[in-house]
Amino acid sequence: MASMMVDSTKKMINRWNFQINSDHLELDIESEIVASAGEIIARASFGMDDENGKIVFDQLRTLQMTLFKTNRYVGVPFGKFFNLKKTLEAKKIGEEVDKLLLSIIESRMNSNDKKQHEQDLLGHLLKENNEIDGQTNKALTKKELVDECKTFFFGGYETTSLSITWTLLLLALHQDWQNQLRDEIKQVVGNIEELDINLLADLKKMKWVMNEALRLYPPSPNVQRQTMEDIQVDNVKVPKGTNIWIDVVAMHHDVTLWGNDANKFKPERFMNDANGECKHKMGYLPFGFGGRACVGRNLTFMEYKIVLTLLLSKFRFKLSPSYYHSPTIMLSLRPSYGLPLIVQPL
Ligand code: HEM
Repeated sequence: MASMMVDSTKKMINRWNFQINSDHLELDIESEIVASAGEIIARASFGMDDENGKIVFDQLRTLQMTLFKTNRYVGVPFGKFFNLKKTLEAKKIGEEVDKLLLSIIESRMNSNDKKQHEQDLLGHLLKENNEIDGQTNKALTKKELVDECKTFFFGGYETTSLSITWTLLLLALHQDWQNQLRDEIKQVVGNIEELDINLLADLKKMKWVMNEALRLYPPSPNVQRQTMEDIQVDNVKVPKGTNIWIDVVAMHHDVTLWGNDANKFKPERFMNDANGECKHKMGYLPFGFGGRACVGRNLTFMEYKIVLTLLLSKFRFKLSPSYYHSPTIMLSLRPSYGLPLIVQPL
């Protein structure tokens, strides 16, 4: 999987090099990173070739935008009738995505060459499913397999690409940290042409920067839960069955938890504490918490480190004057108008 990530990132770097015809290039980094991360997750999840991957990817993205316009009323009685046109549109796109994924799953199930696909997530899922079926008859149905694929695809590509996008914004604003990371890469990784993935674990400052970017701009801006019974929070009684949205963005910027410099980019908060010296142990939740916490965080760490290592070794990033800072919540926390950066080859 790591080599797939290296391949896709190198492809993006080659594309940029090809476009640079003076000493710099202005690019919308958000769409570049999203496209590359989409390719990685399509290949890692389903071993998809670029064409099929792109179709599912584009449809899921449209679905996401459409869903956002309807799902603000989740939990509100009759909420889906508030924006009936969008609800029907989302339903139609959803059915098309399901059909495409189902055809991929069925062709895999019928393929004689199962070994070829055992490396990707769907391959693992189908193999496990066969074994479970043999033993207990409790295998996932095709519909459940389609849902699992969608969860990985949805959960996996945009969150990771946004964490890289926001990091590049912060590094463009903080050239000192950009230099520190470049120095660390030279010391720890050395030759990036023959990237040794095992060395990436020692990129400590990069990990602090990632944690700080996830604090300031958490790609998943809220975590949802439903109360299983009546609960009492201070003097508020929350009845059983209430949908609760935990506002992670607000929590990550709360001065009572982080101090007066809560809004400042200070990666060294994470130097000696994985919780960034937050005053409450539940105050830092970029990956959620408990039994439903994110299952993909290790995959994200790997992709984040590979992409940043390769990009920072090849380019310097500066903010473009055309950047307009307007983070917005569209299910995930994203820049409203992309991220134009000036990219200079080193
Ligand atoms: C920076 C990257 C990521 C962030 C910020 C993130 C964040 C989250 C959050 C906040 C949750 C909900 C946790 C909760 O309710 O307590 C979650 C769940 C989940 N994530 Fe991620 N995620 C990231 C990357 C990934 C990747 C790369 C994958 C897989 C390829 C993934 C797969 C999932 C899945 C399957 C769940 C549902 C887990 C469950 O309900 O049991 N995530 N993620």
